[in-house]
Amino acid sequence: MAKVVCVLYDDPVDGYPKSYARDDCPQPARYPDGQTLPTPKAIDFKPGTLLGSVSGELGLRKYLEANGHQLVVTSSKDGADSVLDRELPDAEIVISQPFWPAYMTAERIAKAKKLKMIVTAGIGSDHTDLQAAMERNITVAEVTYCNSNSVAEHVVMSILILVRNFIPSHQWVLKGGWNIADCVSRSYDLEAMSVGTVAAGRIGLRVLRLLKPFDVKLHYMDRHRLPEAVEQELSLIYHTSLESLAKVCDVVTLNCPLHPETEHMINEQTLKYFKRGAYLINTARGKLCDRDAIVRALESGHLAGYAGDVWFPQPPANDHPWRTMPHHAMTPHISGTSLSAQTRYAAGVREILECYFEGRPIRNEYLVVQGGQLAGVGAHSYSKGNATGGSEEAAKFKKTVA
Ligand SMILES: NC(=O)C1=CN([C@@H]2O[C@H](COP(=O)(O)OP(=O)(O)OC[C@H]3O[C@@H](n4cnc5c(N)ncnc54)[C@H](O)[C@@H]3O)[C@@H](O)[C@H]2O)C=CC1
Repeated sequence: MAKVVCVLYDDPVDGYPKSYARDDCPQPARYPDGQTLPTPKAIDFKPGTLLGSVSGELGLRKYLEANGHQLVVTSSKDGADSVLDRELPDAEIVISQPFWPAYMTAERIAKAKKLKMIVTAGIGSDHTDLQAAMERNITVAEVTYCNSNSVAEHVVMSILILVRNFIPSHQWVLKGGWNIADCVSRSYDLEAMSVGTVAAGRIGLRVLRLLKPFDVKLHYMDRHRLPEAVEQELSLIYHTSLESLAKVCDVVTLNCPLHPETEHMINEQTLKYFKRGAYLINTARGKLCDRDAIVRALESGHLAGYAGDVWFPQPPANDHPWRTMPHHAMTPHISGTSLSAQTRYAAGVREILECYFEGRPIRNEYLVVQGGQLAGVGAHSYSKGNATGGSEEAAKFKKTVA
């Protein structure tokens, strides 16, 4: 019997939904590169329901209990008296979502003597100290591709929201007023701008494809260059450095994982490469950016806007400066947890668990760490080391606002 600890975000403030806005939740047949959607033997949830909050339990309880395992579900994840810390000593598997990450630091991994696997229900396993997982021979897996396109949609939305100055204009409507000049004095067309993505993996490439019809000039950098045919199809300009990309782009979108190579890649120094009035979109990870350097760049007008949904740590402190900095279009971390995406990653977690318990190999594309080293997609996209430093600050968040 295995103990599975699953850390999920809280239910909605009005309780777990009894009904939904739509009756169905359309899904693609396959991902764009041909990868199949998750293939568990069965699922015990209705697609399109809220699975990522504590009452949704990722649809796992029936399956785990029928196989004699124990499932502990909690949203209590930060601070020494958290339920997560209490349950860790005999946990075999820990599951969490990046939206409400269980920070699996070296200290926690040391405490979890029986831990064999850490699963990210989503994409992005930087909340786990990958170095410590490698040293303890713990498998780390994520549900590759499950929400890459969901995030790409959020990126395109965020670019338009900033460039068109949507939020201040919407606020004029809410406050009962009507001042066109006020709305448009920061509003531009995206058409003809230069847009660059830092990383052109599953999300970055999708963003480039979605933006192509806007008649923008498309730029990218990545440690792996795209095939020539793709570069030609999308008329892409490849850059070998952030400096060369940022110098020519009006909009920069970050789509690389957080790992020691990319931590704080946007900082006081690298922001100097950006054009005055550039927009920066970050739906990848909060810690790719130096928090205070972003605030200063917005306050001085060097950046015209910043948008995204990722913060560090998560949840961010109630007085985190990104909540109140000028010209931002931030949301809590939601882009990859639409009901559509939850359906896919809950099924993907079930597939990973079935493989684990039945002694079958976990798909290579889901692996981040295995056998004491980076593996599968992890070897392609991450670097060794640890990016969880400072995550204990998440304990400072207080649920003061309903
Ligand atoms: N906001 C959200 O809800 C979500 C955010 N994400 C974030 O987006 C990231 C990317 O996701 P995918 O595109 O699906 O992953 P992916 O693995 O397909 O792509 C990552 C790309 O980053 C590149 N890369 C890695 N290190 C780099 C570096 N130092 N410089 C330049 N390029 C580098 C890799 O070569 C790869 O092409 C995730 O790791 C995660 O942090 C992912 C899903 C949901």
